[in-house]
Amino acid sequence: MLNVAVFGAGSVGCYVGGHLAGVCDVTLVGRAAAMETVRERGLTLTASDADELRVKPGALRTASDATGVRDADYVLVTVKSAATREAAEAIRPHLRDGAVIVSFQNGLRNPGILREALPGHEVLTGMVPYNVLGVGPGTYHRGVGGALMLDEGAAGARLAGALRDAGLEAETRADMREVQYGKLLLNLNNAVNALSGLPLREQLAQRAYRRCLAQCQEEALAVFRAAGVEPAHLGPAAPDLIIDVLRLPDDDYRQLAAASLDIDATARSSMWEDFQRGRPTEIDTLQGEIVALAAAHGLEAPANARMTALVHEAERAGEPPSWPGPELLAALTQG
Ligand SMILES: NC(=O)C1=CN([C@@H]2O[C@H](COP(=O)(O)OP(=O)(O)OC[C@H]3O[C@@H](n4cnc5c(N)ncnc54)[C@H](OP(=O)(O)O)[C@@H]3O)[C@@H](O)[C@H]2O)C=CC1
Ligand SMILES: CC(C)(CO)C(=O)C(=O)O
Repeated sequence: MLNVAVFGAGSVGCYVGGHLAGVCDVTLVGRAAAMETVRERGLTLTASDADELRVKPGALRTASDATGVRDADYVLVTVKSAATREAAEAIRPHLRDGAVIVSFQNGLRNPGILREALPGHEVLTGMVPYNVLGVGPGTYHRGVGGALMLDEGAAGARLAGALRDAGLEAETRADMREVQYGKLLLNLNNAVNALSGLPLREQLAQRAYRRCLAQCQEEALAVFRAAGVEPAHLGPAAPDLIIDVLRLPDDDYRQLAAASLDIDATARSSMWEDFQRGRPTEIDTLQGEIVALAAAHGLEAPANARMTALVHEAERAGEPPSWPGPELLAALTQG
């Protein structure tokens, strides 16, 4: 049986780790209070397209420090991007020889940070396509579907097999770098969603918010072209076609892109949850990454820069924001 540790057991970590507990020997490593809850109640994992999964207390181990990774064949890293380097430093002394590290995080740089800090260990790039929200003590809800993705090769194939055995969709891919860029394009909606304060379905149904996203994605695509990167197509069509569709009036959008609105009514971006909890967001690794890439190629990405600034302002304000769409669009498009 594979031994798997999850380092940073929050929304993604508990959802994936909780499923794996049915087929692997799992240790969740997370904050003491969160792990206490798992020890007392176990986990309840829900989704509108799947049966509820109850993971009994005792079906997995918990730890609140990095010693919890010491027996692991695989360590799934699921901390927020700003915590990746610290996570790598914490686990390094405790890893067994041959332990494989998997970054199931958003952003472009986490696998590189892990590789640099953990020489001698294979590091796989992973991608989580769906949103998972903590909705109660020990209870996590997945709002949309999709397959987890990770690097191809023997280590990736073995973990993907375990994930599938655990009832999760999972596939290995040869183009995970392009997948990361494709996912970054989608994650540019995290800030729009978080600033709107609305569930994803309501936010995406409103043209002004979609135009904010389209503006950020258009700049990102120009920057990717300059960088020589072709993002993987993770949506129903090529990214530039999706941008045109995002800009359509609401009725046309609803007809053409019905599937994009077929989302659980409660689903929100992970950045929305950060605002609710008063935590720093990942904006610097999302829109901030586009701004940095643009600068590196002598370009500008003004909408992404303004979005980054607005999110930082909202972090400082300490109150979950609720920007109306037209005002957010005006703030992005007017100097
Ligand atoms: N949630 C989602 O829907 C999705 C998230 N993602 C990505 O997945 C990654 C994880 O996101 P998510 O699961 O939402 O994040 P969470 O914040 O819910 O989970 C991370 C957990 O790790 C804890 N943690 C951080 N550092 C340590 C440490 N040194 N020791 C123990 N625990 C630690 C955090 O505690 P604390 O908060 O106290 O630091 C937090 O509880 C991110 O990159 C995100 O962008 C991708 C797709 C969807
Ligand atoms: C799945 C998605 C795109 C949902 O918004 C996400 O990655 C996130 O919330 O961080």
